Amino acid sequence: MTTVALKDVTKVFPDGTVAVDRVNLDVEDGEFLVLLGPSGCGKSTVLRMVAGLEDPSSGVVLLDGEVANEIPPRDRRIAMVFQDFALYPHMTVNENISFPLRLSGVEPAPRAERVADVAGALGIGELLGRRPGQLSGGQRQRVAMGRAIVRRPGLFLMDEPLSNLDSGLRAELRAEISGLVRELGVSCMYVTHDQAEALTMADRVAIMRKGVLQDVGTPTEVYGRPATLYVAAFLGSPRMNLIEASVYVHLDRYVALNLGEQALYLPWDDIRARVISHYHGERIVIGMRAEALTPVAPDAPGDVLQGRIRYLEHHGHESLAFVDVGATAVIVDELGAAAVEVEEEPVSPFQRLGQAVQRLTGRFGDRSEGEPAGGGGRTSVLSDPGRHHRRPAELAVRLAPYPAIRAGSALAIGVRMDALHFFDERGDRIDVGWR
Ligand SMILES: Nc1ncnc2c1ncn2[C@@H]1O[C@H](COP(=O)(O)OP(=O)(O)OP(=O)(O)O)[C@@H](O)[C@H]1O
Repeated sequence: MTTVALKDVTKVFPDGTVAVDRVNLDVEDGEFLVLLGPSGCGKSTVLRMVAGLEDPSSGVVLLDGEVANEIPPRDRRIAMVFQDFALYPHMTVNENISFPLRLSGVEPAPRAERVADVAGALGIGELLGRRPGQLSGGQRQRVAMGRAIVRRPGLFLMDEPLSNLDSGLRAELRAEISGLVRELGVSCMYVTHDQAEALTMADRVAIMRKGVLQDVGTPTEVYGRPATLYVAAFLGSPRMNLIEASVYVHLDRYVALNLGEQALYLPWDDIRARVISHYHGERIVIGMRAEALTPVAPDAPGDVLQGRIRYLEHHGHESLAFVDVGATAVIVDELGAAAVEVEEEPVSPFQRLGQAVQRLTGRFGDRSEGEPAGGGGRTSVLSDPGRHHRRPAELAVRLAPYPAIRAGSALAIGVRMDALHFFDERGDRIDVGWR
């Protein structure tokens, strides 16, 4: 089956939009690769370049190891399935599925055999005589799949094929499509903005943001060890809790992660302590998924944060408590999250003096103001101490369904230190050599 390789592929549209920015990506033989990202991040453009519908501005697309930039779309052994699967309304299901075979001159007898095979595999054998208008949305999508499969392509390109369907049908077809594609052994690139679809269907997930590839890995890798803050925040529900911490190294003893009113401690023999110690006197981002946090008794020993429940959310199978522990939230934009209100705190003369001293002593690093660490045009994700804005974090903690606890109550939270994620102020993962 067809393999795909994108080498430094960039697409700049005539109006100057950089839709895809130096993407390197491989799809192996028979692999199901999902391209995931929010609307406008460049997923469809990548797919269209692989299909030959769009030319890269620079870089090369390789199909089966051969440069394909000059190969016309019809010669690429590729089948595409889109969101708005345009079936021919005046043709029956049978005629719709067999259409590509008729175009390529396959005789009627083998044509009928292949259509019957494909329709059987898709469970639409009974519907061959109907027209698209007489089918449900799910059935129409199966016919569209049938029309793609029947040509025996080496590669499927699917662009949000399920997004027009209701959620029950989506879940059903999700399993069917990934099962069928694997059975056929055909390589597949599948575009979606739905993380559940990506994590359940993919062999590997490639996450994009603003044309740039952020991370590629198995669902377990990208969820469990995300390469960037963006990937960490994008994957998972509830979203990963992201808070600021100031790093203080007590040599040979521990690294203190000050969260504001409280601190967490990494023992010096923790392998991550050495790497994080390079950020002594600076701020970093700590990521903690809800599964890293457990309610504990108020006087429980160990790594515990004391907080107060701001509000509760009941989801039937579980409840979520959103807990203020006096920490500052890190907000990752473009996630479609509701804007978080910025809380202006009164600044006392002492605080102003403190800020001035911090700047002079370089507590927040010795970079000039406004210059991001490491350059590269990326800005800091941390709050601006000069403006003294604080975005209070509300840590999502899982509780049993409908707990006997109310908003406003105190809650002690046990923290699984081994499940924490650390990012620098530009959003890159700190513990290198981690995957
Ligand atoms: N022909 C074009 N001319 C100019 N800009 C374009 C063109 N086609 C796409 N773009 C822009 O390129 C960027 C990437 O678009 P693309 O369709 O690849 O994103 P996407 O991730 O697939 O989004 P969606 O999920 O909404 O389809 C967007 O900013 C889009 O507006």
